[in-house]
Amino acid sequence: MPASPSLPPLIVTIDGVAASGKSSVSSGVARALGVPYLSSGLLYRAATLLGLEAGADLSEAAVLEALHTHPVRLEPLAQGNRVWQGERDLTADLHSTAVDHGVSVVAVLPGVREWVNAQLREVAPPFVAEGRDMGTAVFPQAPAKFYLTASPRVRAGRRAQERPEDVDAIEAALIRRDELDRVQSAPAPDAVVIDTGPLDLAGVIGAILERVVAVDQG
Ligand SMILES: Nc1ncnc2c1ncn2[C@@H]1O[C@H](COP(=O)(O)OP(=O)(O)O)[C@@H](O)[C@H]1O
Ligand SMILES: Nc1ccn([C@H]2C[C@H](O)[C@@H](COP(=O)(O)OP(=O)(O)O)O2)c(=O)n1
Repeated sequence: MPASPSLPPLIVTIDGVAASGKSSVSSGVARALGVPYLSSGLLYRAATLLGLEAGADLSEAAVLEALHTHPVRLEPLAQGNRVWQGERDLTADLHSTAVDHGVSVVAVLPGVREWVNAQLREVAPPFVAEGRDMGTAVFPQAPAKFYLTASPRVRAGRRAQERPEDVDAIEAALIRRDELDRVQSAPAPDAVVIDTGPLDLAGVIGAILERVVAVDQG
């Protein structure tokens, strides 16, 4: 992994579908560059968790009420983001099956998207930002944009390594979420699209770093 180049206030966006490797790749790229990474998906997950805990019907009004009652903060650490509600660390509760099932409903609520995007834009660059629409809606000015893909089967196999669930069920859930998230998940026209299927994690990270350094050197 190359030494951290002295980067200007650079924004690198890494978007992609569920389980394409966004978080792992973003963390590796951020650590190599010596900058934080922002996991936008965790904020959508936090909004979903707080809505569910409030017994809300996940309508926009109910979820925003839950969010504004208990201010939520993203802590963008290179080794992994944490999400806080006051002194409560929500992070460990954000990848439950209940949140997985509800997050696509919450993520299409305009008020929630505005809330997430406002939090992300408060962070001073340089950083890596990962999600679905970092290179399109949130940071269209970013000079280095990437979009990760892989087949549903490959992605399900990776998730199955993390969760004791049937790979066929995981694949079906990923395909469902791909469809539910489709509207906000298109790659930016100037994003480099990387099929991560044939590559290992280090290979994807290396390909991105090579491009980022080239962009930085103009
Ligand atoms: N190129 C790759 N090759 C093999 N495993 C990968 C690759 N990219 C990511 N992974 C693994 O796949 C799983 C899902 O990756 P993750 O970063 O959580 O995806 P996302 O953030 O897009 O949902 C993790 O266990 C991760 O270590
Ligand atoms: N910028 C983003 C990030 C996530 N989302 C939505 C789409 C996903 O279903 C959920 C959770 O995203 P997250 O990246 O945490 O999870 P997956 O990579 O999909 O496993 O939030 C979004 O609409 N826009």
